[in-house]
Amino acid sequence: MLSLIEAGFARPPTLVPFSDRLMPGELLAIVGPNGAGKSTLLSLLSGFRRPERGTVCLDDTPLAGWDPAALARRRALVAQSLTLGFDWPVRELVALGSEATESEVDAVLALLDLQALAERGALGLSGGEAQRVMIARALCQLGLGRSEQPEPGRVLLLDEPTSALDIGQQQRLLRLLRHLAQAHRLAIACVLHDLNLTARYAHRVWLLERGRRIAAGTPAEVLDGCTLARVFDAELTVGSRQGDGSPLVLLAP
Ligand SMILES: Nc1ncnc2c1ncn2[C@@H]1O[C@H](COP(=O)(O)OP(=O)(O)OP(=O)(O)O)[C@@H](O)[C@H]1O
Repeated sequence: MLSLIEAGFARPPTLVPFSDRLMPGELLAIVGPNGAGKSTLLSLLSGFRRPERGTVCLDDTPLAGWDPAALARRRALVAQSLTLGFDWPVRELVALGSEATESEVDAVLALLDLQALAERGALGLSGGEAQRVMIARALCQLGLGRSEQPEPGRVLLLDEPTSALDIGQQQRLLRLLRHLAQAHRLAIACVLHDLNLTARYAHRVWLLERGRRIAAGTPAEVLDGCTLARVFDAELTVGSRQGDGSPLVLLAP
């Protein structure tokens, strides 16, 4: 279990300290306008930046106290962009840094529908293909390709994983993440700009504004029309989706 205990940053980029947990089995969406602090929060949750206030613990141990190799098996971060100094074949890139066998890599490639690209060089991939490869690599790092149940209590953090994906790929990815969270008791936190994807697939939402988490709860609780219009400085209405009643955000013309 990943816990924030009054954790935040006093110096820019600032993050007002707060406490909460990433729950196993849950897909959490982190939303907010540009510059609100979403990536900053992911750097805190992942341990890439140490909090200047409070603590972030995995189980009961602060992230800084974890052995790096053990931590890498328990939490993975998918950053916004892929920077490569070498044209790795996709298969090797996905396995990089993990001890995954060939069949485990194949299983992860199949989850992201990447088998046809396995032998291709990563530098030649389209933006959306590269994004899926980065996600596959994180899943491999967490042991998701293994047939036996991998270590419990793993955490997957993704920064705008749908930004380069077409709508079909967005749907498949969000369905996959939701399935993985529930089937493998993974805790997943995902920065999303698309509030309708958030409403449709997230179990819980954190809304950030100017370095402060201002709301947390189910999509129906957080995605309130007045709040969203103010925070995003946008003309919009929030309706209710036929069927499941989840929020539906509509921009005014
Ligand atoms: N090293 C830094 N020093 C000072 N300010 C920074 C630094 N890095 C980021 N910031 C600022 O902190 C704020 C939060 O940045 P962050 O990248 O977390 O926002 P975000 O919510 O992820 O935005 P976006 O939706 O545009 O990706 C921004 O205003 C950014 O300009």
